Amino acid sequence: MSKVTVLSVDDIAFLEPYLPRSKDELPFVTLTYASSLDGMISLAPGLRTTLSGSATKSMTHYLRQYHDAILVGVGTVIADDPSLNCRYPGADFEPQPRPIVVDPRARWDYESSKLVQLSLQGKGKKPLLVHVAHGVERKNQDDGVCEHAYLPAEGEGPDSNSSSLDWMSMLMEFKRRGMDSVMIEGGATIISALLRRPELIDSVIVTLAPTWLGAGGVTVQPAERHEGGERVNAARLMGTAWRQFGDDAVLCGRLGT
Ligand SMILES: NC(=O)C1=CN([C@@H]2O[C@H](COP(=O)(O)OP(=O)(O)OC[C@H]3O[C@@H](n4cnc5c(N)ncnc54)[C@H](O)[C@@H]3O)[C@@H](O)[C@H]2O)C=CC1
Ligand SMILES: Nc1nc(O)c(N)c(N[C@@H]2O[C@H](COP(=O)(O)O)[C@@H](O)[C@H]2O)n1
Repeated sequence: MSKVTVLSVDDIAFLEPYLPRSKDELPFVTLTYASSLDGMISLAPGLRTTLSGSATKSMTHYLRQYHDAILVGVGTVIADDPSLNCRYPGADFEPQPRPIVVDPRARWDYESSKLVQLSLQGKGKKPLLVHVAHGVERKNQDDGVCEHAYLPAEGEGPDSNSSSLDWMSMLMEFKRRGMDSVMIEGGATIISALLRRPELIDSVIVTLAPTWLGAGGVTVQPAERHEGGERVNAARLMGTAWRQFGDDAVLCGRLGT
């Protein structure tokens, strides 16, 4: 496993314009992930896949220390059993981001997960799990190892069967809980959905690894978009900047609306 090392002064200067700034109503949202040249983020559903080299891994940990929270979907915690803490040299407990898992139907069995173990050992903050308000068995808001937030599903009445949570409501809830910045790391479903909500995303930082994962991989692909009856690009980065980190390229920008 590669070591997380300190970034160069030039790497840090490159990232600076994309770091969180204070916002009033909503948290600052950074969307960041590592992609192959064929637009994939893992070899197959459910398979943890390393795409970032040691320099871009260090970059991810550098970014984590500037965020109050790291958000992933339930597909990612089940596939990866991640740590989601900040291992950048010098990072202590206080810069640790809080892990957030979007798990609408409470299907993640988290008791023996790394996230819970790290939090119990004082090496990470207590995870926050986000569920739909109706149709799931409710736990205490704090069950000792995780906190649980129950939010109305989109288009919800008490009889609704929807599992879809509204991103604006989730972000407002995070802000209400004191989180001013959220780093969204994946997986494919979460990233693809957010690429269609450009107004909610403040920074995008994508690592491009010089490899093709091949057929059957998990692809980032936002839903198609139409304007005036015509098919148009689904999403686009503006104000882009590139830099090489080891063998990888890092592309930063902001989503156009
Ligand atoms: N290369 C990279 O940077 C990363 C790769 N990954 C990979 O991605 C793969 C996992 O991707 P996915 O299976 O797509 O899982 P995912 O992590 O995107 O989670 C998908 C699930 O999240 C929930 N969800 C998402 N949006 C929701 C919403 N608006 N409302 C309610 N629930 C919502 C749903 O239950 C959905 O099934 C894994 O193989 C993992 O290794 C994950 C993160 C980063
Ligand atoms: N930036 C990046 N590069 C990769 O190659 C990856 N596979 C990921 N995955 C994301 O990072 C999480 C793992 O974090 P820990 O090292 O366990 O703290 C994983 O769950 C994905 O969110 N990211």
